[in-house]
Amino acid sequence: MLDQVKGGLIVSCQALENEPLHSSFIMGRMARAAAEGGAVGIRANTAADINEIAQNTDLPIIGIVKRDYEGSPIYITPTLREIEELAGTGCAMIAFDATDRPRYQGETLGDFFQKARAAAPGKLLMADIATLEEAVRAERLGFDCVSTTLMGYTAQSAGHNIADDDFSRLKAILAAVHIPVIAEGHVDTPAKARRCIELGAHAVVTGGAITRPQLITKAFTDAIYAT
Ligand SMILES: CC(=O)N[C@H](C=O)[C@@H](O)[C@H](O)[C@H](O)COP(=O)(O)O
Repeated sequence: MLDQVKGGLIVSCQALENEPLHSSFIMGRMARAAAEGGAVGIRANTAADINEIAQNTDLPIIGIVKRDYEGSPIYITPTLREIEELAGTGCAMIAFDATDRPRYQGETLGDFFQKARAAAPGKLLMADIATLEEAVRAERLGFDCVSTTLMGYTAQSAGHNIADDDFSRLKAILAAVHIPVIAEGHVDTPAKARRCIELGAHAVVTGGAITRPQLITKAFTDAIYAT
């Protein structure tokens, strides 16, 4: 799967319960549109959406399940329950939070990684990270790739954007780890996506700028009404 997506665009097709496009049917059609536009892969949330997307495209899917748990800020595939839900789908890769934040019931990332490997045989494992240190640790633990998904979304990385200073944080991660690095999060223009690939990112994941029309609309209205 990693060979298949090399140098290309993966489109994240997600709409949570509180979003206007929340619907597996719509995510399936979003994935079909992404395929028509030349995407090489899809990132999707929940087994239901993944199954629908698999009916609509042959593209490899990165699966996640977002779920909140009491006492932990981690919500991207946080426990074994979500890994098991994804193991039962046709997704090629499972992504989960690999940040340095407290996990549900105090579990360590290392322990969770081992359990995930055992519970999802045949699936690649992607580390969703926010910092350079987390990327290095993910490689050491044995993840198949890292993705910069959570950069800017954790206390440690607050205010960071992958594109800052000509992608300096992405460059530092690329220089430090040897497993494939996927550029994800705030890659919201074609020019940024191209730059990530030029710098050596294995692939780019773009979500909101393609599949969240409420955000796309807001960019237009903000510009029109700016004072
Ligand atoms: C932080 C978080 O929960 N990110 C999620 C991860 O799956 C998605 O909501 C994002 O859309 C995805 O990472 C792509 O990023 P962007 O939408 O910025 O292109």
